[in-house]
Amino acid sequence: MITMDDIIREGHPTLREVAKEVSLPPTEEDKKILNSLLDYVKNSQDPDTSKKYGLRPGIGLAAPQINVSKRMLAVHVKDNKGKLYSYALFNPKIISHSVETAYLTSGEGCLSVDRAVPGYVPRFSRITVKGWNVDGEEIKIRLRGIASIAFQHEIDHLNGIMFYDHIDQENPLQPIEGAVPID
Ligand SMILES: O=C(O)C[C@@H](Cc1ccccc1)[C@H](O)SCc1ccccc1
Ligand code: NI
Repeated sequence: MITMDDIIREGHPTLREVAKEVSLPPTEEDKKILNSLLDYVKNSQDPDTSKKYGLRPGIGLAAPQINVSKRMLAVHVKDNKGKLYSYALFNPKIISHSVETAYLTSGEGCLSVDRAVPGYVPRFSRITVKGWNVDGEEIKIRLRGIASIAFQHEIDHLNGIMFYDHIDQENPLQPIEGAVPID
């Protein structure tokens, strides 16, 4: 299982690489890695397991964060209506997005960043993502709200982008004009 010891931290060069496409159909090894990403996110949200293994809670994780520079991610999060978004994808791609932008009023954090970085992170409000699941089947998902933000955060990791790259350092806590605040 993945623990915090497996998660690389800012400064590690892999976090700034553009990760490579996964060859499909996936190998057993790539399937194991993809499943382990989703297992981490679920484990990190379980009070007993996260306490027992010292896991920092997360709603997403990307393969580069465990020093695997391949295009794989997992997201496991409920929206404010209680709808669960639980996905583990190979080669995810944003195929369309809203013009409208949004941001978390709490700002963002990252399992690979051991410090608080205040500031609003502009994201697309809604996105449509295409990817391949662990069985190599193509799936297409429309996302909004926290799930949309989480996918964008994780897809950034596949492109060597950290959340704070998006923050306006001159006015980090200036509400983003025209963007929808998400509490
Ligand atoms: O480091 C990661 O990729 C996991 C991130 C994912 C994430 C950060 C900000 C916004 C959306 C997703 C976080 O550690 S998950 C922690 C967290 C928990 C609840 C809400 C937002 C972030
Ligand atoms: Ni992150």
